[in-house]
This record gives sequence, C-alpha cells and structure tokens, in this order.
Amino acid sequence: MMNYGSGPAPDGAPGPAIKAEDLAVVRGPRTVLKGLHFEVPRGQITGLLGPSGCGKSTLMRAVVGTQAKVTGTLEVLGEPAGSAPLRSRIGYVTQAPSVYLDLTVRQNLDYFATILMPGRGYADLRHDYVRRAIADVDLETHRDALAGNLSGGQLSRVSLAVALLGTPELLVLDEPTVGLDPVLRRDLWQLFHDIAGRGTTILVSSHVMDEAERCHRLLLMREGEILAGGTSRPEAGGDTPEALRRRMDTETVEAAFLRLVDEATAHETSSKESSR
Ligand SMILES: Nc1ncnc2c1ncn2[C@@H]1O[C@H](COP(=O)(O)OP(=O)(O)OP(=O)(O)O)[C@@H](O)[C@H]1O
Repeated sequence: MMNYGSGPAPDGAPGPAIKAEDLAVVRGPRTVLKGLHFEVPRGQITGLLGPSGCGKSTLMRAVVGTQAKVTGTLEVLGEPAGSAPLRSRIGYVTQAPSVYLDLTVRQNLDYFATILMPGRGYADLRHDYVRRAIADVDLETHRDALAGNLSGGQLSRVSLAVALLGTPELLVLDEPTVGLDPVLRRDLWQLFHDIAGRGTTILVSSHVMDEAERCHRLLLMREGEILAGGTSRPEAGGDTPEALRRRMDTETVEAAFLRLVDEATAHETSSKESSR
C-alpha cells in the first residue's frame, strides 16, 4: 500500500479519491462500521457491495459528511470528510429520489442549481449546468414533464442529473438501480461508465452481486466490515472483479462473496471456541 493520504503523492500524482483508516460509526446502540481501512482510486467506478443492512449507506453518508459519530480518519479528495470545500466537489444521490414531484424536470434542476450557485451573476452558468445535466442523463425530451409523471428509471435519472450539476469530481450513488428493469439498469450503468470516462470518480452501492461485474473496483462488505478490497488485509486481495474471482477460484463475484462469508464465519466460530 502506498503511504500517502488522498492529497497529491510525492511524485505529484493525485492520491486516492477516498482514504479511510480505522473508520468506525456508532448508530444508536450498534457499532455499524467497525474500523474500516480502504481506498477508492480516482477516475474509476468502485462498487460497494453487500447485503441489506451491512452498512453501505452509513459508509456513504460518512463520505459525504452527513453521518454523525464518525471516528478514525476519512479523507475525501484530499480534505477531511464533511469539510466545507468538499460541498461543491461531491454529488450524492440518496436511495429515495430527492426531487420535487410537483415540479418539472427543468424546474427541479433550476431550483437545485440556484442553491448551488445563488445570485444573478451566475444565471448564465446555471443555465449551462442545467442544460448539460439534462443532456447527460438523456432527458431532453422530458425536460418539461412533471417529475411526478415520470417512470422510476426516469426519476432516478433526474436525481442523478441534480447530483451532476456543477460537474462534481466524486459521485456517490446509493443503490441507484434498485427496482429498475434490466434494460434501464444496463442503460444507467452505461451512463456511469460515460461519466467515469470523463474523469469523475464514482462510488456506487448495490446489494445485487451481478452489478459487481460492471465495476472497475470492489469493496465487499458484511456486517460493518470489509471482506475484500480493503487495505487492512492486503492478503484479502484482488479488488477488481477479475482478481477477486481468480483469487477465490470462483466463476462469479457472487460465489466469491459467499466463499468469503463462509471463511469469515468459520474464522469467527473458531475464535469464539478458542477463547472459551
Ligand atoms: N438510527 C439508527 N439507530 C440504530 N441502528 C441503525 C440506525 N440507522 C441504521 N441502523 C442500522 O445500521 C445498520 C447499517 O444500516 P445501513 O442503512 O447503512 O445499511 P445498508 O447496507 O445501506 O442497507 P440497505 O442496503 O438495506 O440500504 C443496519 O443494521 C441498521 O439497522
């Protein structure tokens, strides 16, 4: 592992987009994230995968700075997570579409663009950002449609367009394809690849393991811990889908994940027995 933070490396190359060391989060009575170590490289799509309740949303909220009771070190784009300069550099799409159903697509984007860049002096820039974001998500023909009349997939794309306003360096997408049909899922993933192709870093969560194959890098989670792709256990190895499959000697990432779960369960059982 390289030994620098997410600021520039000694050779001038940018460090990782996200770097976590001993990252922990307590929610209510539970420790939801248990001392995670990982890095997210810039300009790639990193998939955060794991079953429902394993802590994916909590991790994403920590990255965007909306999660309370975070301990450890978490650097995002070279700054401490949650710091003010990061606000305009990160786009975040939550699980529930965060758009106003009684506004049109364009009115929604105009509204969020005004929050991002208030003032008459920015009117032209806002106009450009809104036009480009609508084009990015391929909703030009629906720009005057009420959000409430859109399909689920179109609504997801409006949320994504809001996150794309201002051309963020990091996009954090919490289960953006949940509930979508296979064609829409494929189209959205194509869009993520187009966006990453322009240099944007994407951290995207899913509990659907076949989506892992569409990511450049993987962080596999279970019960608040990272099973693969983290930096604390380099022997846990390959964080590309291919390397993970090869290391676990499985056909699919899903089978690799299940094997890792079995190994972790066996390890926990033997630790408990030896401590008795
Ligand atoms: N306010 C809270 N108090 C206590 N526990 C909480 C609270 N909010 C969430 N949790 C617990 O934290 C754990 C992680 O939740 P989180 O939403 O991060 O999981 P997730 O992997 O994103 O799940 P999903 O895929 O279903 O969205 C869950 O077990 C959840 O029950």
